[in-house]
Amino acid sequence: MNFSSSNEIGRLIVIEGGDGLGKSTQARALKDRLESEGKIVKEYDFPSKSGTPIGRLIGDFLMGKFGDTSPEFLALAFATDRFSQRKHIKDDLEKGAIVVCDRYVLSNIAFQTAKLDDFERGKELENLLIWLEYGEFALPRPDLEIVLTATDAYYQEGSHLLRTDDPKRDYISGAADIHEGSSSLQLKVNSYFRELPEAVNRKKIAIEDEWGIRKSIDKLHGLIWQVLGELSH
Ligand SMILES: Nc1ncnc2c1ncn2[C@@H]1O[C@H](COP(=O)(O)OP(=O)(O)OP(=O)(O)O)[C@@H](O)[C@H]1O
Ligand SMILES: Cc1cn([C@H]2C[C@H](O)[C@@H](COP(=O)(O)O)O2)c(=O)[nH]c1=O
Repeated sequence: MNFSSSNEIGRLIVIEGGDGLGKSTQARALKDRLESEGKIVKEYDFPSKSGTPIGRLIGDFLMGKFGDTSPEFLALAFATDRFSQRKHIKDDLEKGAIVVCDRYVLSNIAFQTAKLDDFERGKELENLLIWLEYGEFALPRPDLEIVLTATDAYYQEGSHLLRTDDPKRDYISGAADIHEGSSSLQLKVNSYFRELPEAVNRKKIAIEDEWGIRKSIDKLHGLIWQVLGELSH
């Protein structure tokens, strides 16, 4: 893995996108593939699901325990959760590991600004999060953001809610959380990701083919692997 990086030795790869698009599945497949090639890989999943106090607080919010919460203040909780893992991520990168994150800063911007109808307020929140998370908190910047996208129909049909049992969802008791339960939020977030410009280190991958049929797990993994290959040349 030799694509250019702002990180010293390791590489930070982030899988992003709306809820229930297969991010965790792809993060795991990528980790397995990289490990089978002899790489050291560390995986992080945000918000933290390992029972940290801040991860539990966020889980409580997602379960609806706090009712309406201002997007600005909620975004600070997600940012603090990531900050709590910063040292571990930095250490992993310094040791040369490939760090694969299931969600990162972009999720905070996408979900929390999507709740704001006022465009200017959304822009202010986006700028605040970039300043806070990459500036003040000095989180490492991703070397590659893979953004999964879907059609509106995917969310209108509730496909994001169909899932097999996932032990990582224990922090919200496996139930659909308040983000997942809001189809208007999901549609806004999904269109945010769909409209996001691509860049050298940001690639979008549609989870459905041109006929609206969901691509297989292996097919999507192949597309992600191809992106990594293209960046390495
Ligand atoms: N390409 C695919 N085709 C069919 N089912 C899939 C595919 N990818 C993942 N799934 C299934 O969809 C469900 C959601 O997948 P996953 O947990 O990976 O999504 P996610 O984007 O990480 O979800 P969340 O946003 O809630 O964290 C799981 O039951 C998973 O097995
Ligand atoms: C990291 C992060 C996440 N969110 C949102 C995105 C989801 O709706 C939930 C929980 O994430 P999961 O991967 O589905 O468990 O939280 C957010 O708003 N801000 C963030 O930084």
